[in-house]
Amino acid sequence: MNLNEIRMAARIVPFLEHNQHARPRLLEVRTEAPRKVLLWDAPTIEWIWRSDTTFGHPGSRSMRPVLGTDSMLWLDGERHTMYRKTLSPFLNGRALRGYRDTISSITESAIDRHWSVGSEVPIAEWTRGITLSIISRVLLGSTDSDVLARFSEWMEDVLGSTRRIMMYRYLKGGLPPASASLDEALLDAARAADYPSIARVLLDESGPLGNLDDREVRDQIVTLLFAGHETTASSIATALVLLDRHPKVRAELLDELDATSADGMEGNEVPLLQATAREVLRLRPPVPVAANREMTEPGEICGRQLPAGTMLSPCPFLAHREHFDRADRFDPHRFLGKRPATSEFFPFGGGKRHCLGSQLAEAEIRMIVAAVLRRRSWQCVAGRGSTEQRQQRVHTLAPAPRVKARVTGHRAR
Ligand code: HEM
Repeated sequence: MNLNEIRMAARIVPFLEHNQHARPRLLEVRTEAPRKVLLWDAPTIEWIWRSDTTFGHPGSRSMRPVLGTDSMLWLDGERHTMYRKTLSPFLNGRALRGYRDTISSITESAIDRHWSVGSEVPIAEWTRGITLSIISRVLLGSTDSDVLARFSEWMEDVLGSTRRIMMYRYLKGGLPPASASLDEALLDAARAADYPSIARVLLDESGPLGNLDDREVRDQIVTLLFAGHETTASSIATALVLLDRHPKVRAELLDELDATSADGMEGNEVPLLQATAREVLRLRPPVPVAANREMTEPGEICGRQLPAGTMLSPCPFLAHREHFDRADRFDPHRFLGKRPATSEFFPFGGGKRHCLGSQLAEAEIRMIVAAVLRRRSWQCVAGRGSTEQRQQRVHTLAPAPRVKARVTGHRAR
């Protein structure tokens, strides 16, 4: 095992920061097969997105036992295209706007329940609760709190402690799958799903995906519940921490929100909020290493000869610090009226695997941050530690569990 691989698995942020200025912009993190390199050189990233069909997409070895062998994340070819075609209409355009009331009512009731003045809200856990309920509605048409509680408990077991993750990965041969009874409960929830929902399409034998067996349905349900809540929650929680640390930006955002009744579903109605969401994704990408692309032929990458089978991993964490002026500053204005190149800013990956839920995620970030800003004032606390502390949850980063929002006041709506 390569030392870099262990360093990255144990403490990814210091590891990446330490290597920020490495040249060429290529960092070898696994030397035995499958070899793996992180990349953040813009022309190389652009080439990867452009040539995506020529790569294999094996996904994450660590997450395979969790999400299941049939997860769409590691399908390729026709089958993968069919999944994207089938699911995309549920996560974009008119369907996306149809989730406005769902996002708003789940958020408002979560604020009413947990943000009373004087209380300390564990931000990352709180946002995970909201985003899990939202994706459950999109997927299953409902929010069965018992099943979601069991799902969250399992996720905490899988992702909630770096020491446990290291033990599962390197001593026990992989992260723990769900219990058979949780799998069954998720399948039951899918079978009980209302129309229209993603679950109904997965179960429709005459639909575009044909007759899926229970395992394949289960794998997509778990994949979408996981991919659809963990990273979005992390971004919202991070936004609340950063806004606490940057009162000027928070004041400007409040001015923008006070001058409009827009709820944030449409980014162009709240340009500074939209820019803030993007700046959060730039400075603290929830998935710091975004993708795995497997070379099918040997080739030269960033001046290094690499064999077929090498895993190329575009790294937003490093790219987002490389290609922006004064990159370590939180400055949403840099995104006002600008869209950077997808080779320089790629929190959602790219190419033909670009995140299917990016529009839903950005809408959730804007709407939930807007709702909290409009209704409460808060100050972040973290015991004696820094509110910047982050927790590494396998491939994602989120504010540490000890980071809390102390609610300091109500604002009139
Ligand atoms: C801030 C929130 C999110 C971030 C940062 C994020 C990030 C990513 C990244 C980096 C990938 C891999 C892309 C690649 O390989 O090039 C991905 C894939 C994916 N994401 Fe997201 N994601 C977010 C939210 C969501 C949401 C809300 C959903 C909703 C279901 C979702 C569903 C998916 C799916 C299905 C894929 C697999 C796409 C494919 O393989 O074709 N994500 N996401």
